Amino acid sequence: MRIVKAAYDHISELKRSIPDGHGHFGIGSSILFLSCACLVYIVVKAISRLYFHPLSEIPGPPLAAVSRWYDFYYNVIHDGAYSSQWPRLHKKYNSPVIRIGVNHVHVADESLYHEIYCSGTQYNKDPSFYKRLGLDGAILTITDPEQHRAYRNIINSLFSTRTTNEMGPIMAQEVQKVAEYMAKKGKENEPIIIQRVYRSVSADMVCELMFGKSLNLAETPDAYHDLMQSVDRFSAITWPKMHFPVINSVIAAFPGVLIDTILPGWLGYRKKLGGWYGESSDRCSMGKESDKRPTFYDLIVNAQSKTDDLKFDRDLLVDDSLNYIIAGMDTTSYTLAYATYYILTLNDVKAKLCAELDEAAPFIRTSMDLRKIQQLPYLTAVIKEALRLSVAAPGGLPRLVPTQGMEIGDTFVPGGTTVSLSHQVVQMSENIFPNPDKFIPERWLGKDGPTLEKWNIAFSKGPRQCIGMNLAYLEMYASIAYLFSRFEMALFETDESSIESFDRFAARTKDQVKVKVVGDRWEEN
Ligand code: HEM
Repeated sequence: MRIVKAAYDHISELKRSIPDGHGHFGIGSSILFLSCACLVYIVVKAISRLYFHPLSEIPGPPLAAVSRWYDFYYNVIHDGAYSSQWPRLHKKYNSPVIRIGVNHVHVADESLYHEIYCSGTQYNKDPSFYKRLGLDGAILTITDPEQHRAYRNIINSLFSTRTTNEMGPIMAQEVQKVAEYMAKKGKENEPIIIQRVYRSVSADMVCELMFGKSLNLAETPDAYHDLMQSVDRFSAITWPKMHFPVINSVIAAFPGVLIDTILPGWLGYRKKLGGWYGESSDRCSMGKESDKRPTFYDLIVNAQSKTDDLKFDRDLLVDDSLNYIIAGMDTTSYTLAYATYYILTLNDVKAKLCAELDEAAPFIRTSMDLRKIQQLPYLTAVIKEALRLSVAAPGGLPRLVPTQGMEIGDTFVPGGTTVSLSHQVVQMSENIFPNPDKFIPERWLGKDGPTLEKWNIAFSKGPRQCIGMNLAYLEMYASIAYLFSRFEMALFETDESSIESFDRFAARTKDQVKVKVVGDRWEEN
């Protein structure tokens, strides 16, 4: 800054000393001086970050150590490709810890996972990453542990095992509804974009759980609903937004007509949720209790009315609740798409799964008993393996090293450093999961199964563990049990390249998994 200030003073001095009519020479020399000053500033900054920074001993790409442009190149130009480079960089620099940003290290040592992501952790979410996601104050982006605990304590009961299990009958109806659609498509020999079916069901179910109401996307389950189009467009600017957070403010300032064009249906969904918020708020101000299970907004509005310490902004809450729907919609459907792909590609997996489901027919076909379904061992192993291999959260999930610092082998990482340990490190670890790129449900069964459980980390661990985990499990059990018990399916225009994924904070597949229903197993029996 001192250099820039010196340049500014120099220009002012020159301006004062240049006689009229000779300004062009003076301005030229000033621009030159300013450019040199900037260059010197950049070089000095780069040298200090490379050689005099507390992380300068940690190996890594020099450009990543001096600026955000290395990240920009992979994440913006190559759409979310940075996290997929980390395994290569660990190999290249032959180190379990590498410097992937100016103040950011990545650790490829699974033994440290439970130190960073565990209950009572002192490693808090890094604001320099999460605040850039936009929607400051949303549950995902809150970085202050106290504020997060206060928010989560209010709504935890809604996402508990008990409450999600009570959703069993609604879940069953939803799957049965889409199964009728799939049966019809099968008779017409029409393909089904099953990943979209899963998306529709997941969005409806989050809404049912949070508000006791459905978005009714599963009425036309494989349509490209406006909500999905908007989410896909938002997702496409994830990395530009992370680099230029001003984009969030620009979008927020767009007039309604423009938002409606760019993000179809978005305002309609906000309006709908805003209406539901209004109902809760009215109920609370009239001192009335809901005759049904309290909704997400009921819990928050009521908690807020009892204390002055809690302040939730209405618009932020509405946007945040849309985020829950999106978070649930895309991650669950992504994992289910993986499961579907592998079951339909691997004959032995399909045979074992169907044999188990055939035996379980009494509690799948007539009345779906999800408690019993959730105890089926092979189905459970298939779900865990799909969660593992799909790596739904492939990025860093960056945390701040607590003040006392962190030991990584012989390397000391000082407090305040951003540290990431990508889920890829654990979920694709050769030590924990031999042949990690193979879909092998059996690894979760037998004598080694229980010890592997601690590495079932797809939903993360600790206070920031996924709040929708129980619901996601319910959806995955119900969908796979019912659809694979009933239908003989074949992949349609889908191969390994379709499920190739990339990192947009949550992973996304390059294409959508599609199937054809080639037989109704229940009709034949
Ligand atoms: C297979 C399905 C899912 C996977 C693999 C998954 C994974 C994750 C992971 C890894 C995190 C931690 C993110 C971080 O540390 O920054 C997370 C957080 C979160 N997830 Fe999920 N998720 C899934 C389904 C759902 C569902 C169905 C919902 C809807 C209710 C949901 C809502 C959220 C929310 C709101 C957070 C932030 C929680 C907090 O910070 O307290 N997720 N999820």
